[in-house]
Amino acid sequence: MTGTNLPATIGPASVSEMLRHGRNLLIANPAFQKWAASFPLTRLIAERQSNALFDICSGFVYSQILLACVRLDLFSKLAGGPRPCAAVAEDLDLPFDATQRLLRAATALKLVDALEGERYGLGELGAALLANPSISSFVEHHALLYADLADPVALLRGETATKLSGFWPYANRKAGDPAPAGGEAYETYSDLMAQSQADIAEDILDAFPPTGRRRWVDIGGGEGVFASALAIVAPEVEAQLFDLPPVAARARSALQRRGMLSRVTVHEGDFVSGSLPKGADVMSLIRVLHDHDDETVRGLLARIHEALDPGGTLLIAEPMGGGAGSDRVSDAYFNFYLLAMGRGRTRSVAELTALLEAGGFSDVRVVPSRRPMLANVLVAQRV
Ligand SMILES: C[S@@+](CC[C@H](N)C(=O)[O-])C[C@H]1O[C@@H](n2cnc3c(N)ncnc32)[C@H](O)[C@@H]1O
Repeated sequence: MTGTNLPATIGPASVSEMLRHGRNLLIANPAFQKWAASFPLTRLIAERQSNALFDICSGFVYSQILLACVRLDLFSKLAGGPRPCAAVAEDLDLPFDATQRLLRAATALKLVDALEGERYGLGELGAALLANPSISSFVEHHALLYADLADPVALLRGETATKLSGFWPYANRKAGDPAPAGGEAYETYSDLMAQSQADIAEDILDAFPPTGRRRWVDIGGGEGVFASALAIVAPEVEAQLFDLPPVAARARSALQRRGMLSRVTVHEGDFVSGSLPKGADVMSLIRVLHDHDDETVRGLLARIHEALDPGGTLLIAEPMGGGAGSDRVSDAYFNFYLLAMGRGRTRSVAELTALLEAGGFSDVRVVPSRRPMLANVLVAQRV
C-alpha cells in the first residue's frame, strides 16, 4: 500500500496489458494447468513453460558443473582427442563414478561429446572455451558472485558484505573520496577486463570506424587494450586513455610489453573529482557508466562535455537493458552482478539518452554492432 492508502498496483493500463494479465491469471490456475496438459496444442505450451522454469531453477547447477570442468582443467585433458572415462578419471584424480557423472553432465551441456565405449571428447562448447582462455578466468571469477548471491533477498536488502565489492576497489567510493591506493587491488580486475576487451574493441571499431578522427580518448580505458586496437586500426588517430593512477601505471607496463607505449598516450586521474584531457574529437566510455550511480554519471558527462571539442563525439559501449523487451543479460545477469559489486546498474538506451541530453549532448543514436548483449554502442554529439 502507498502512503495515500491506495493499492500499490492499480491494474492493467492498456488492452495488451489486460490481455497479458488475463493470460497470466489463467496460467497460474492449477485447474487450467491440468486441463491444458491434456490437449496437444496447450500441452506443448505447458511443456515449454515448465522447461523454461526448470532451466531457470537449474542454471546454478549448470554453472557449477562448468566450474568443476574448468577447475579440473578437463577441456585441456580432452584436447588431444577422445579418451576412455577410466583414463580421464586417473588424470583428474577422481573416482571413476564421479568422473562418469561429471562427463555425462558436461555432455548434456554440450561441453563434452560422449562416444561409443564410454569414451569422451571435446564438445562444441568445451572446444570454444579452450579457444578463449578468458572465459575460464570469467568462470572462476563467478565463484565470488555466486557466494554473494547465496541469499539474494539479503543482497537486495543491502545486508550482505559482498566479496565482489572487494574485487572492484573503486566500487564503494563516495564522491570526493580519494581513489584507493595499492596496485594489487587493481591487478585482478584490470587483468580480467583486459582479457575480455579484445573482442569488444574489435566489435566497437567495426561498428564505429575511427577513420577521419583526430584524437580519441578512452575514459576508464583500463590496461589499454581498446586504445591499442584503435592505434593499430587507425594509426593516423592519436590514441589516448585515461584511468585511475594505479591502473594507468598498469596500462603503461602493459603497453610497453605489447610494444605500443609510443603509440598510446596514457593520462592518469580521477573522473569523479578531477578534470579530463582536453582537445579530443572522440571520447569513449567502454563498460564504465554501468559501474556508477546516476550522480556520478551526471558529473562524468559534465566533465566530458567540458573536455570534448564542440561537435565532438561521445561513444558509450556497455550492456543496456530496461526497455520494453527486458533483456536477460543486462537486466537479469549484469544488474545482479552490479548489485553484488555494490554500485551501479544497467541502463536502457532511453535512460542513457535522457542523461546525455540533460548533459548537453544531442543526436543520440544506437550504432548497430556485432554483440550488443555484451556492449551495445551508443553515440552522441557534444553541442
Ligand atoms: C569495468 S572497467 C572497464 C575497463 C575497460 N574500459 C574495459 O572495457 O575493459 C572500468 C574502468 O573504469 C576505471 N575507473 C573507475 N573509476 C574511475 C575513476 N573515478 N576515474 C578514472 N577511471 C575510473 C576503472 O579503473 C576501470 O579501468
